[in-house]
Amino acid sequence: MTTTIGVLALQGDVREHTRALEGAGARVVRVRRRSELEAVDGLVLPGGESTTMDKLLRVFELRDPLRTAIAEGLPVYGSCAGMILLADRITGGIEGQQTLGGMDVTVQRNAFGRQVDSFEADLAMQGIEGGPVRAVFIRAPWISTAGPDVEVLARIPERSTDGTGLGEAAGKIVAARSGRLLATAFHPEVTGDWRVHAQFVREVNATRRS
Ligand SMILES: NC(=O)CC[C@H](N)C(=O)O
Repeated sequence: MTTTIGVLALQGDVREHTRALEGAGARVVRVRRRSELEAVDGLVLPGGESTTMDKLLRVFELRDPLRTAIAEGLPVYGSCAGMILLADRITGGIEGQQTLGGMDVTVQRNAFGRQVDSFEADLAMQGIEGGPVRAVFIRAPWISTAGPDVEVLARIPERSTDGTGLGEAAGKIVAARSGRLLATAFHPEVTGDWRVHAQFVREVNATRRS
């Protein structure tokens, strides 16, 4: 059977992730209910607004089932707001904001200052063959601390593609893996390059629940 990957469809760029996953050869379903979550082999947490997703996860009664699924080893890929949701710890969140957790990292929300609020950079990403990934950052977080079991996959380079220096952001962690969890601070789903999604689909295939 074809691998089925869910995209959490409460808020955010669900359509872009759906297209990227289909481009990478997966069957994709939208997940808004517990029964839909139970039917997927892997899940994408899209980019968007982590505070809204946090609220909606509770309204839709998905927060606890999703935390359980993560603890039981469901492969999950989170981009940007999705990365925030996967982090065990958050700084710069709004009052009462919670994450799902699972990845032993601290994310700094809206980490880039106003000057480089949104930008693009070419970065080398571990495990992604064929040259650098064009990384689109939109009011993105970065990972400020990572525990020993977290594999760093990419860091911010010195300059963005338009030559702007990235100052104190340079060297910050923006892609990581821990167990079956994958996170990027940027949005490969908007670039037309599906290599990151294809890598996630391969990982889901390799760990598929029988
Ligand atoms: N592009 C994004 O997903 C932005 C994330 C957003 N700043 C948040 O905190 O949720």
